[in-house]
Amino acid sequence: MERALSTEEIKKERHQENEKALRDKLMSSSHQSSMAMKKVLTLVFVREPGRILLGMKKRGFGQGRWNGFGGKVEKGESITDGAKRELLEECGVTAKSLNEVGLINFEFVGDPVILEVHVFDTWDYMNSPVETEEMRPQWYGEKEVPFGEMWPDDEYWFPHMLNGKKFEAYYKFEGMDKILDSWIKEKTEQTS
Ligand SMILES: COc1nc(N)nc2c1ncn2[C@H]1C[C@H](O)[C@@H](COP(=O)(O)OP(=O)(O)OP(=O)(O)O)O1
Repeated sequence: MERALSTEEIKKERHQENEKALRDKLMSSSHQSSMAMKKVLTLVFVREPGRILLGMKKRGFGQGRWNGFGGKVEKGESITDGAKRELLEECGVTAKSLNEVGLINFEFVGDPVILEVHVFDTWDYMNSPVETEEMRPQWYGEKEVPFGEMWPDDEYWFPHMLNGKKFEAYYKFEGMDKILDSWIKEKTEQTS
């Protein structure tokens, strides 16, 4: 007789199925007109002991939500160069070095574009944050992060980042507020 699967085993199976579905969707992209495409973006968090810099997005995608600083990686630019450029453009901070923290794939129902967001943090930077046309920066205590005014996925992966753990995650959204499906896995390597 087959034994019942444990909760952990069910979670693992679901995670593997989700990963496979995402892989299949991307691999079929070159053959279909309703194809899945990837857009590569960055997201950077400036850190200091006990606090983290967030920015209120003043326009465009994610307007009205606190987030890190980042955006699309440009043609011919490396992902880390793109991350540093967006950080400087959006809040005047120059990162001397960046730590890779996480990789998140976002899917939106009805949209063939998968957002591949590379998450970084930096403890090593120059210049005080300034408000720009795109972002209003503000420091938050690590225990006062305003999840109610952020993208809904953030509350699931922020704890990993704040604890210095690398992670990979996937979120499937319906609209801008509802998560239909997700997985997250911690990588063994630590960020700092
Ligand atoms: C869907 O869930 C998301 N959660 C979080 N925390 N962050 C997200 C999510 N989706 C996208 N992001 C991040 C990734 C980027 O840092 C920004 C979006 O960048 P944007 O579209 O503003 O890119 P720019 O190149 O700056 O755009 P412009 O063409 O307007 O300059 O949000």
